[in-house]
Amino acid sequence: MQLVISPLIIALDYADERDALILADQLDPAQCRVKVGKELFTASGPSIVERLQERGFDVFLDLKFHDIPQTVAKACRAASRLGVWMLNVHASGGSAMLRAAREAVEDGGGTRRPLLIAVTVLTSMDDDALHEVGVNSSVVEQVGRLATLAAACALDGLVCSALEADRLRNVLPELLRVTPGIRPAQYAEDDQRRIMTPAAALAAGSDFLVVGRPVTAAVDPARALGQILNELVAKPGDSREPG
Ligand SMILES: O=c1ccn([C@@H]2O[C@H](COP(=O)(O)O)[C@@H](O)[C@H]2O)c(=O)[nH]1
Repeated sequence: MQLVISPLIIALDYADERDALILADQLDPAQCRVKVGKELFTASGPSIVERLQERGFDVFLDLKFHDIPQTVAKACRAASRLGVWMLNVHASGGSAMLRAAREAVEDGGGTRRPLLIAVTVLTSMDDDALHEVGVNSSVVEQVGRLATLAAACALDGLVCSALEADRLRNVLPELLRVTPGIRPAQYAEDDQRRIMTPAAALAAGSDFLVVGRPVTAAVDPARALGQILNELVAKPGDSREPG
């Protein structure tokens, strides 16, 4: 088994398997894990997971299951059988759904039990976006509420932004903190709203940093990944988190 010491997870957000593998072949499985999300999995199916595993990558299957408990449990069992390293569900599906997912990965029939993590509040959302969908709490409060629920249901970790990582590290240290919304200094925010630089995110308590466009849209993705890794071993510098 590949020993990966890097906290980086590269989001392979591509429309087809071919483009995803072209990028994967420029990456080193010792330097990062990879994430297969809704676009790539819908286009390519389970074979993309197999192709990436053959190349030595740990795969995070980011399908964010959110449905009735039985449906989510069956989806989690199917994902476990693919041998993925990590998979996720939405914490807002509630405790019955989270417990069903947790039981499903326990006896999922894969070669190893995948890590099961819960999405709290998407990093594309700010307080206003949350209020728009009827949640009259701040992002920080809602992330805390859903994190407590995930912990009570024995999940392994959370998807949150790096802005919440420090607080979660203090109150729920047993949960892994997986943080998208990672943006090197000067890089565009895009559709992300809660962002932080790689070094600042690591210093703030992120266990794994999910990085997509800053690497995949780079002219030289391997170089972009190398620059982020260099930033992580250097002293945390510029951070883009608000005040
Ligand atoms: O709250 C969330 C949950 C998942 N994501 C996913 O992470 C990557 C981020 O890509 P970038 O190009 O670095 O913005 C993407 O696959 C999302 O689906 C997230 O951003 N926020």
